[in-house]
Amino acid sequence: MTQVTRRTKILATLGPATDAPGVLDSLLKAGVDCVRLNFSHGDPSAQVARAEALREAARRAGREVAILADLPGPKIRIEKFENDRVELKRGDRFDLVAREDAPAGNEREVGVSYLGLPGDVTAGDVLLLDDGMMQLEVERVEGERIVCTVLNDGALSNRKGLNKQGGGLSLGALTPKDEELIRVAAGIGVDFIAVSFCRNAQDMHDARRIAVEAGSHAALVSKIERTEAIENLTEIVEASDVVMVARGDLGVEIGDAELPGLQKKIIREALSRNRIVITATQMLQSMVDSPIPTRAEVLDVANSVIDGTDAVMLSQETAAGKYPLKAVEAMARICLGAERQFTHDTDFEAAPRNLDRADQAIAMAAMFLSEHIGVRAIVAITESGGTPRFLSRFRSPAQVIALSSDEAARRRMALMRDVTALSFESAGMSAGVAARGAARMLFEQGLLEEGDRIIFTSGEIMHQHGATNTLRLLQIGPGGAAEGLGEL
Ligand SMILES: Nc1ncnc2c1ncn2[C@@H]1O[C@H](COP(=O)(O)OP(=O)(O)OP(=O)(O)O)[C@@H](O)[C@H]1O
Ligand SMILES: CC(=O)C(=O)O
Ligand SMILES: [K+]
Ligand SMILES: [Mg+2]
Repeated sequence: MTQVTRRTKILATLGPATDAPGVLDSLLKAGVDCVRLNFSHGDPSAQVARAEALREAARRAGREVAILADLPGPKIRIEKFENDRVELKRGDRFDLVAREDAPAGNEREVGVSYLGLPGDVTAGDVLLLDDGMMQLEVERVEGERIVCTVLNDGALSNRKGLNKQGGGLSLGALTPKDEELIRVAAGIGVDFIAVSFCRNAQDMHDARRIAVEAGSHAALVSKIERTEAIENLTEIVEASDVVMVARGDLGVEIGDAELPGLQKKIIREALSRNRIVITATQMLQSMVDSPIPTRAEVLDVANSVIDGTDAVMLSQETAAGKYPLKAVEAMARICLGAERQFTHDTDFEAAPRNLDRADQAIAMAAMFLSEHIGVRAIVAITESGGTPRFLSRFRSPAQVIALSSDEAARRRMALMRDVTALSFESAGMSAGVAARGAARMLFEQGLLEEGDRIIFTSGEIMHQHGATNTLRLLQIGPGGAAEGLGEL
């Protein structure tokens, strides 16, 4: 029997907590669709090793799992502590030392990565560390030392981020280190590259040029996490394949009160421009230390699904938390629940209007039919994933099965909501032969059963890029033989 599959995709950050034996295997079994390598932390070679471990685990699991490389960007960070972590009390003095060779930190001071920081702050500025979990007020600047007062009780650990309340500290988007890391990411064949703190379309074009020159076909993710990115949202979305609502930095740059509205706006903008969208950061934050999420977290994940996100992301929960598996299981459970409880008719009103591609037109027609005649699935035979992308931009009850012989293309579909990408070789087949062969394969894999109605989309002769121009209605007969659908 066809089982209920989760439609919203899960992206999980790898880190020390997923390096332990067996953890990666358990996360894949629990349904992780794509992993994130955060190049802000650890040595790049550690992330390269994680990519290799992921591929081995995926092979063991018989699954295809995508890899996203997240670039550090110009984020300012504190350096490390002698004992990795300190506890600070409200009213304490705590200094930031902007010096190349600053010693490891303690309860009184810590180094910062950006040597220009003392010139960019003045007395009275509030500095937000660790996405705002720790707040410092600047008292005065003494050369390379910024003397601060701690504003709240809390803990601080190695390499946490630092922002100025109200923004204005961020520098250019692509640092020389990012350029180098794009080449590292290209070298290990990642499927997605995420540009942190992008400001405009040009930042995305620059990243793409460097990636392409390095031989990468990765899809590019713009991380929306600073004021300029909100101002230039439309051009950034147009220049990206995928958009991330990076709530951690966005919340400190713009203020947390603006986040709910911005999340909905970014998701709407991405969908209406046929882009994929990820919602990220602190989704199940309490699960870093606790095996169960708070009610507020459950509601947050479910609300992102209702907002229309393609994928939800886990950060520290899986990278450095105590319960990585439970976090993924909770994510999967909450997404499924939200999808079950909030079904609605396909919103053709919200569908893109200006059709300029045949595959987009076919996708629109397929959606309209699936809504009105009731089908088990829309099966798209595709090389690059173009038609599934258009199909998955609707928030529709229809299930999309994408069949492609191109493994990299299948992995780039890993973040598309509603889409299951499977391997299928159809080179040179006519549309009719390919559709019948695909129907039989899906029947044999238990994804279709006798009596199911399906919509097939494809080109006329398989393996012609961008050539989807046919749509057919079929019904599964005995033994998986597909028949033309006559009576509706
Ligand atoms: N590879 C890693 N090695 C060590 N710690 C990690 C690693 N990845 C994540 N962490 C820990 O988990 C926390 C949250 O992870 P996340 O990937 O969101 O990093 P971040 O620094 O908050 O975000 P970003 O780099 O995207 O701004 C980090 O601050 C760090 O403490
Ligand atoms: C993911 C990320 O970079 C953020 O939320 O800021
Ligand atoms: K990063
Ligand atoms: Mg960020």
